[in-house]
Amino acid sequence: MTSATLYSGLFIALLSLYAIRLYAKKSSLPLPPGPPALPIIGNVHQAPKSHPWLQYHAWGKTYGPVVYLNMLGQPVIVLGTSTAAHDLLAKRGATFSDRPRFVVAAELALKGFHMLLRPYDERFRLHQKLESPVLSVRAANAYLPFQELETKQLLYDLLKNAGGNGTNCHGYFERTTSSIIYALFYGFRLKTSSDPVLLAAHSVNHEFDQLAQVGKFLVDSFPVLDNLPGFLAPWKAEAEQHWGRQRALHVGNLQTGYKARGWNFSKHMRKSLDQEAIEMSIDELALDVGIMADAALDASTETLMWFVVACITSDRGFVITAQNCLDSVVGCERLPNFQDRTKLPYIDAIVEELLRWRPAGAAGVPHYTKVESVYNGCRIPANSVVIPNHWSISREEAVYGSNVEEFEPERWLSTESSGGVHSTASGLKDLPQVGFGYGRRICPGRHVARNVLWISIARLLWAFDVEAGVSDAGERLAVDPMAATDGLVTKPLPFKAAFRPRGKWVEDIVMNEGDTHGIDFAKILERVGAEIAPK
Ligand code: HEM
Repeated sequence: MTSATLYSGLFIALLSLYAIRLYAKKSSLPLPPGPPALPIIGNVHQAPKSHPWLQYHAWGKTYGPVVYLNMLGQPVIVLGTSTAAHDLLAKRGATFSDRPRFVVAAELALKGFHMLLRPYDERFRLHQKLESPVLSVRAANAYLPFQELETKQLLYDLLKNAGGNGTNCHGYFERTTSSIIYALFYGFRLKTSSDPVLLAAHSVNHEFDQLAQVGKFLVDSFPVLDNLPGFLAPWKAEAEQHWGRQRALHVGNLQTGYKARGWNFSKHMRKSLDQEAIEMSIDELALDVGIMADAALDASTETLMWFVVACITSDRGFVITAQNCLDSVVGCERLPNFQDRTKLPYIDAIVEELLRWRPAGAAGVPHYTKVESVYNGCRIPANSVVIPNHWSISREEAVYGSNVEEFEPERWLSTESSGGVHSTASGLKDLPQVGFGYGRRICPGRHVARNVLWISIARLLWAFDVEAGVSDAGERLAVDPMAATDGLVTKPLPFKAAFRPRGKWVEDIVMNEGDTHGIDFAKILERVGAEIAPK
């Protein structure tokens, strides 16, 4: 058979599949509203080329909280309010917790082991069960001493290296968040953001992002093409090469974790498998731990970068309020720590406002449903991709007030705690929290993430007057608070910032106790292990 005959045969098969899909028996209910579609291609010609959350938001304003798009026969549902996201993705979690298929990136290149892209099946639930003891609220609390140690180091690094002029703070934030993750996951810390392990992870992730690009491989839209032999399917060899690199990175890190001193996730999860006599290959376990680590890195670092951008908005009003709170609760003789948290709801309000104002995954992570459902009198077709558009959800005026574009932590505070200093844990209003997704696929690392954001922000505000948009020579440079990268994680465009110590007392305390690399951190990890061991 020639390749021309093969391709024409396939083309006819695809057209028939499309026709079957189109005319298959459907309920008579209407689809949700959406922009007018063309025959066959649907809304493909209107698909946003970049920053899709902005176009989804504009469509939401015209068509309402549930928007229907037809992408070449693929139904896509965009959710624009927290009610719709909760109703479908959380309350109907049994149905709406799958992921769209990525044949090349997830199935061929990652052998189905990518936690974020795994289908919602029994094996996925086994991985969730395995991860949950190390990511629970209780476990996250056990990691607090380690997060205090690493953020002390962050202040020291900034004070020692940044000076009063503009510096590229991204590397310092990235070192902090990555070192916390690698220590907990694999038992080693990082001294700088150019550590070879982190650079290797960046390089593998960059390559994976290319493979996962929507529209890059025809086989992702028409999985039937995966039956072609290798010489007609060049993506197979590309995927196999990528698998070699993913495997080397994650299995290498897992083995480092096994050998490291002290407790860590790798050892804990291996032990759980042994205790429960669960069969799992080293590749599958290494990919679980490794992809979880990858998922943890960028979003926390970029949320801290957005915090620095926020510091130049609202005439810095929130900075002054936060520093007044910190001065009154903590004073000038020690660093803020987690024990201060119940008295500092204003810092929690800053964290929630950051996640709302600039959700690190602005377009959310797509879910998928294999079965047809009905919502608000409309039909959600089987095999729909369902996108919780964080950008719209975080801008609901009926929920957050009319000034949604402003960075205003006060919107999270109850009247009782509006002074920002509070003596109980009930400091925040019951507004819907945004940024970590929904239902059974909600981010399992959210407790760890919120804690690292809290302690980093409390300490940065206690120590420094932070100013984004400052050159090496100290001149003011404009930073556009709306300018962001495209992609799964939404990052501010590169800028430099100044970190000016608020007083001599900052330098005394930070220079005295901030260099932590000589500390035996394996002992801290041992204590963590003892705390989260099953009682
Ligand atoms: C500010 C920091 C973070 C943000 C904004 C964030 C956000 C998200 C979002 C939006 C999702 C998809 C949820 C959905 O599909 O509905 C997700 C999934 C995930 N996150 Fe996070 N995340 C953060 C930090 C972390 C950390 C620290 C960890 C681990 C320690 C982590 C591990 C994961 C994993 C394993 C998934 C996949 C869950 C699944 O598909 O079932 N994340 N995250």
